[in-house]
Amino acid sequence: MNIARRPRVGHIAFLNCLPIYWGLARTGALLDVDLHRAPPDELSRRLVAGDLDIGPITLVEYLRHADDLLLIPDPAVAADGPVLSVNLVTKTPLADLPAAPRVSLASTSRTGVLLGRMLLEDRYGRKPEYTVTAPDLDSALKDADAAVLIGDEALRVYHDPAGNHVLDLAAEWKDWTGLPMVFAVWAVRRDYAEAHPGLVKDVHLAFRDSVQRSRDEIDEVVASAARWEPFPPAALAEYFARLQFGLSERHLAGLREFASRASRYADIEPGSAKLASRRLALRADGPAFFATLGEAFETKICTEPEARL
Ligand SMILES: C=C(O[C@@H]1C=C(C(=O)O)C=C[C@H]1O)C(=O)O
Repeated sequence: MNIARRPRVGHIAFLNCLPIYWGLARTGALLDVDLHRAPPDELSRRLVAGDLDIGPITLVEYLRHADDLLLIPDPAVAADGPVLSVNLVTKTPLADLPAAPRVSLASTSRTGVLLGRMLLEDRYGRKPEYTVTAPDLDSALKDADAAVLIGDEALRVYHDPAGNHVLDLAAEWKDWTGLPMVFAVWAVRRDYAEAHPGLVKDVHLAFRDSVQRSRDEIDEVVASAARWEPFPPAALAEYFARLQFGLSERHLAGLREFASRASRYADIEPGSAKLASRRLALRADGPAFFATLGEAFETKICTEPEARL
């Protein structure tokens, strides 16, 4: 008998993903996936390497590897304005930052740090010298004037800056471009989707159901997180309200704008950003977003249930 293995699904080890995975436990869908919890840089690396099948990938890595991956329309990690947890933390007010500041980039981040670089260089006119450091405030600011931090540590610093100045990079992006910022998308490896379209569909629907459940049960999600996280319920409620987990047309416009700006940086291939951008333009076309991905097997993901054991 051909025993199918469960899809290997990534789980970002940050609070921002709690509302995305909350409902998987409630519905029992958690039992149908092989869940791997890790920081986003690690999950992105594993998905690209083929050690994971489906899951979150930081936007920059999705853009770099769009040829091997298919975008799943939701969930995502995004914000239309302040996100609270992707921050440029400076020792002095931004205006007093030197012309060539030493800036630390959190090792767990790919998209937040690129957004920080764009803003520092293209918006604030600085020529920083960058170092990648451990993703905590003390390591990051030890030998630097400023640091880009993400995730729970960035949220902690937002609430307790310890004399530093905190600039919310999603708010800055919105101010700069008028658009939402997409930090992470969910994607499936193209080879996995070809082999198991039905499973991909199941996982996608399980996530969709999960996010809906956590919206319906948000007070419980907050109360439960407040029991083990170092944030009071009001701070968690505010954070979960800021985070957005779907990709609307405006989010896709934000994503395309980021992709086209990112292509000016040396470590993003202009071609891949353009390609991803073009594909997204196609995918954003109309309500049947997911069903019109343009290739036969991609359509199968939405329509064909896979025989289950
Ligand atoms: C909003 C966030 O988005 C994250 C930012 C990422 C990045 O900068 O590469 C990766 C995954 C997301 O979880 C956050 O972590 O606070």
